[in-house]
Amino acid sequence: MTTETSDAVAVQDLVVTRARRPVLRGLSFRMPVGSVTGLLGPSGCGKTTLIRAIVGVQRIKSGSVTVLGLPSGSAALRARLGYVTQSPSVYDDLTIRQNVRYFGAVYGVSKAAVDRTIRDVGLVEHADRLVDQLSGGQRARASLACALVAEPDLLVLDEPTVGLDPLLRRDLWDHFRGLADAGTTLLVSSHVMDEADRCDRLLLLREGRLLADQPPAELRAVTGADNLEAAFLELVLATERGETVETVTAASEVEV
Ligand SMILES: Nc1ncnc2c1ncn2[C@@H]1O[C@H](COP(=O)(O)OP(=O)(O)OP(=O)(O)O)[C@@H](O)[C@H]1O
Repeated sequence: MTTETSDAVAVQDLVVTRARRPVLRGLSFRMPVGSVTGLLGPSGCGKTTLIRAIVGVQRIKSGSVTVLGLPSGSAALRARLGYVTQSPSVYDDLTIRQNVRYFGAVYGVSKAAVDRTIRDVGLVEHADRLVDQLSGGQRARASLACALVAEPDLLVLDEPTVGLDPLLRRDLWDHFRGLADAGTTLLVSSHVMDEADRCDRLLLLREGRLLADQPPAELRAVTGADNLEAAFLELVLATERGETVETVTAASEVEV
């Protein structure tokens, strides 16, 4: 597999061990620019480890991870990459607006951009409240706003919708789609399947291996399952039976 300029991320034969145990066991895939990729799989399968490798904070044993044409972790990527971890990383003793303004100031963004971002994550009414007075879902959205405000080229979101009600989740996914349409590439991890249909491509990870790398509709078609939960289970069972299922579609074959 070669890296193409249309790839925001290209991962080749990636192997990662943690505490001497293999966690990622030889992954290869690509994420086209302007696509939304869902990273799915059971707890402990390696999603966060893969995300860490892409954002450049994970030591890798072998293979390569190329992000926006540069090796992951390159200093030049810092301003081009937004990463929202599972635990919200915002300052408790500042308001939402102060937090977003602070992260925005690092990249020289305007006050209007700060206000727009707060609106995009549905926090206008709470903008001047201290973060330590917010609910879990509000904190998560404040953290998301801090990553969005700099308008990164690649946005990596680790379980961004945990604890959010269905309406907010729908609004956020609409926003993610809008960002992708404008050229941002998104990687969104989750261990729930119901949001996966909003993605252009899905990476299904199990025990450090890719079980599938293709659009949701194709995944349902090749497994004969009518929902992604069932498709995932069918893939697991087929793998255990030693069967081969056609679950990789080259990124270049998929229109985004
Ligand atoms: N700091 C660490 N040191 C050693 N092993 C770790 C460390 N963090 C995670 N692991 C192990 O690496 C494996 C993958 O963990 P990872 O956090 O990547 O999974 P995940 O798919 O993101 O899980 P979850 O959905 O529960 O967040 C697990 O077996 C986990 O126990």
